[in-house]
Amino acid sequence: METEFLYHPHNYNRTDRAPAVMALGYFDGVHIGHQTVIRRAVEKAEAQGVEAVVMTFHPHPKAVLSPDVSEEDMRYITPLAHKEALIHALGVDRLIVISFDRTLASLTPQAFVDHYLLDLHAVEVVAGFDFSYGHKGRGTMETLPFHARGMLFQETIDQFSYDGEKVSSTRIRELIRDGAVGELPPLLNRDFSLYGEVASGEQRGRTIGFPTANIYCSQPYLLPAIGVYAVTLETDEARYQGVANVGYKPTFHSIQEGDPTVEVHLFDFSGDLYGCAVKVTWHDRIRGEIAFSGVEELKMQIDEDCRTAKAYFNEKG
Ligand SMILES: Cc1cc2nc3c(=O)[nH]c(=O)nc-3n(C[C@H](O)[C@H](O)[C@H](O)COP(=O)(O)O)c2cc1C
Ligand SMILES: Nc1ncnc2c1ncn2[C@@H]1O[C@H](COP(=O)(O)OP(=O)(O)OP(=O)(O)O)[C@@H](O)[C@H]1O
Repeated sequence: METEFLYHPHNYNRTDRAPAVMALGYFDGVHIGHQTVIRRAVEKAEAQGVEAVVMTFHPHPKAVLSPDVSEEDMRYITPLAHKEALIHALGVDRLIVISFDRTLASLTPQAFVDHYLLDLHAVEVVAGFDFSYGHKGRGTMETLPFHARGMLFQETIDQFSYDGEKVSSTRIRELIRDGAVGELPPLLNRDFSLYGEVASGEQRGRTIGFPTANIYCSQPYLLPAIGVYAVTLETDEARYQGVANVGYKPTFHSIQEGDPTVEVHLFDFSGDLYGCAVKVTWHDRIRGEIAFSGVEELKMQIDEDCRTAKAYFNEKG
């Protein structure tokens, strides 16, 4: 799959580009609803012998338009590189990432269709029932035939629901913020994971009998709520079960500011993971983080956390 970044205004004309079926949306999380939209576009592109394209935007419109969220503060279920890998795995030929800024946001629905669908040679558009485009999202799948003037086919995908409610990035973000990681797999159609690298920590873990791999994420992931989780950690070579703490270690630090740390204690592992690229998968929440009055209490609690996580993995099989 090729990834192409486009900045407004681009200079392409329809004749410069290969014809494409385009799936449109932001697609944070590439959840099961997004997968339905993208798979349908791939299927249609194959049937017509044209390119299967996903058109997305970056950064998130909220980071550009909302006064309370800056681009630096923006956190994603799947930051761009992760989103790209998931979209690639769905069989897409090209991912077009349109740089989202105030100029792009202020395009009229007609200008969006002209410059980003027709000029980029979309022959068909696939999007969900609630996709919107153009200034203030005024363009919808209902207005698309009018703006496209007969130059496009379109297919609207019905709402994909789970437990009677729309599967959406917003719903998934709320569950992550609540730490409800066990509820995510049916919505994502995969486990909830992040990619990072093992960095060195304060080296205290080994002295208390629970060495931990500190996970550094160069991509802006939305982390699950502060607390302790049953997790698996994968390297290129192996997969381990363990327990993770997302937090500020209040037993040792009185100030809780900045990003929390993510550290993982692995079962049945002794060795060095420093510098390793890893995937952390969040399976179940165990508890919140506690300010213990001493190291002994903390050790007893982590020991219990390990037993809780092992029981979870045994039951899960
Ligand atoms: C499973 C697990 C649970 C933890 N729970 C807490 C906690 O409730 N409160 C706390 O202050 N620190 C908690 N920690 C963090 C430990 O304090 C930390 O691992 C230790 O201080 C080592 O830190 P270092 O790797 O930065 O040296 C937990 C760590 C793990 C692995
Ligand atoms: N549950 C769903 N069923 C069908 N289509 C969906 C569903 N969720 C999103 N889509 C479609 O997928 C594309 C990407 O949607 P978008 O990125 O806005 O996701 P979202 O999950 O609705 O996010 P948000 O919660 O931020 O509104 C759009 O075309 C949208 O209409």
